[in-house]
Amino acid sequence: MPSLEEELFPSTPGKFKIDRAHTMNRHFHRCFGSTSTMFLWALFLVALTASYLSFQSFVYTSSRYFTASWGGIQWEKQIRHSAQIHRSNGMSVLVTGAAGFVGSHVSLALKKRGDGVVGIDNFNNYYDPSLKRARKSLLNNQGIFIVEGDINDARLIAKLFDTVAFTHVMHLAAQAGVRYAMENPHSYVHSNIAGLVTLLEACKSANPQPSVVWASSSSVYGLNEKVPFSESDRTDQPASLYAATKKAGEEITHTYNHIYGLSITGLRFFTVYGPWGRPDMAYFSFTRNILQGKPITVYRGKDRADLARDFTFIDDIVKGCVGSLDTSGKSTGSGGKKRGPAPYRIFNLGNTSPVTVPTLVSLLERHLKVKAKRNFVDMPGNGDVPFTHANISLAHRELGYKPTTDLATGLKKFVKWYLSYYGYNHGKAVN
Ligand SMILES: O=C(O)[C@H]1O[C@H](OP(=O)(O)OP(=O)(O)OC[C@H]2O[C@@H](n3ccc(=O)[nH]c3=O)[C@H](O)[C@@H]2O)[C@H](O)[C@@H](O)[C@@H]1O
Repeated sequence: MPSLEEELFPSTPGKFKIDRAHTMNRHFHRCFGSTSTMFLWALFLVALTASYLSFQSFVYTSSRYFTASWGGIQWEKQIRHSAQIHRSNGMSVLVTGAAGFVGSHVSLALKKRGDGVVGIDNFNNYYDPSLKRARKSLLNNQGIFIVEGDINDARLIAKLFDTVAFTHVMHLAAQAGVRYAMENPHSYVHSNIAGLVTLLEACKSANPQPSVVWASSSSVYGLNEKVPFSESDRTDQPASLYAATKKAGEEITHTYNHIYGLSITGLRFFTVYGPWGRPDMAYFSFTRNILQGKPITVYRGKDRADLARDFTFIDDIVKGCVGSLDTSGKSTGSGGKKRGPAPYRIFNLGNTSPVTVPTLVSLLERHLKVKAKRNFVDMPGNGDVPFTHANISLAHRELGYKPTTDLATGLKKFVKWYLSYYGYNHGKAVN
């Protein structure tokens, strides 16, 4: 016979087992007996619920009072100041993931030309948060304020839109990394799906609605073999959960465009690299290991084929992002209602010149003047794809996107930054 607990809490969430209603009734009568006892019990329960609710609200208010890292007159003043536009026809942009690699570069570029920029970042520890803090100082020095918070915090996002009428949102906050998705799958759902929806909900309700430009990924092409990858190619064979969440993001943004009239531009970035980059990426971790005299693992594909990536330099990506903001077109909705069709666009932002991973290593050796200890390993089945190669003609036509930095030149700039940031001490980087 099922226990009372099993009866009261059905095993399938969201589905109540109606056929058990009779049994529940029986338990209920056994517990509560006569009508007067039932009345007393009901009174007791109402009093209990009321005191529980007031206690909850007390705990919530006081914890907000003691722990809130946002809110208040001074905070709002900083946000408004940071969002101020200093050129004619400029924009005020909310940049999510502003302390991240691409986010910090895009924020600086926008500020430099006179646009208003407010950043938001949760400073999580997926990689060394001190690098994110250093990027934050860089932005602060240019007058850009970064709110410390998560895009899943709907109240915070709503407050930001209440404080500033953002014309654009540059959404770059995400759980990045292809292989880490096997270790921590839920962080991808949290940031790339739940966080995206929370942000879009705020954008759709904002008055006026902003235009949204956001980071998708070259990984949506998954196991495709036809090269170069074009925007119209199939994207239904993701090789990693990361890729699947980015693909989901493309579908989710499409529905917000369709239902609410949000102007949406999705950018499929191809392995972005450069100064202030991400330490989890191969070019960065290879540099660290080569300098420390440690071996590096170089993956190889089927039949020992070299893996290749369409490595794209950060300055080119920034131009693509800014070009997307400039050409995004307006959202049409207001009060959460669509008033007409709005643009929905997707662009590849790559270099359209793939380079193999062993060649990447040789270039690093040349710039670092240190030999690498290569360890060739068969590519594990962990979400990697053998190659990427972008067709960028659409971005060229619509955004004027034209990458100008080849991998050798870009890596030289990266190595120069790396050595100035981490230092160089007899082949051992400080860190
Ligand atoms: O283009 C993209 O969409 C993606 O680009 C990168 O993903 P990935 O291309 O895998 O970049 P890396 O992690 O730097 O790897 C580059 C190449 O080096 C290889 N690799 C990586 C790590 C390693 O230890 N050894 C190694 O040979 C990988 O297999 C891959 O072929 C980013 O990490 C993703 O966040 C981004 O979305």
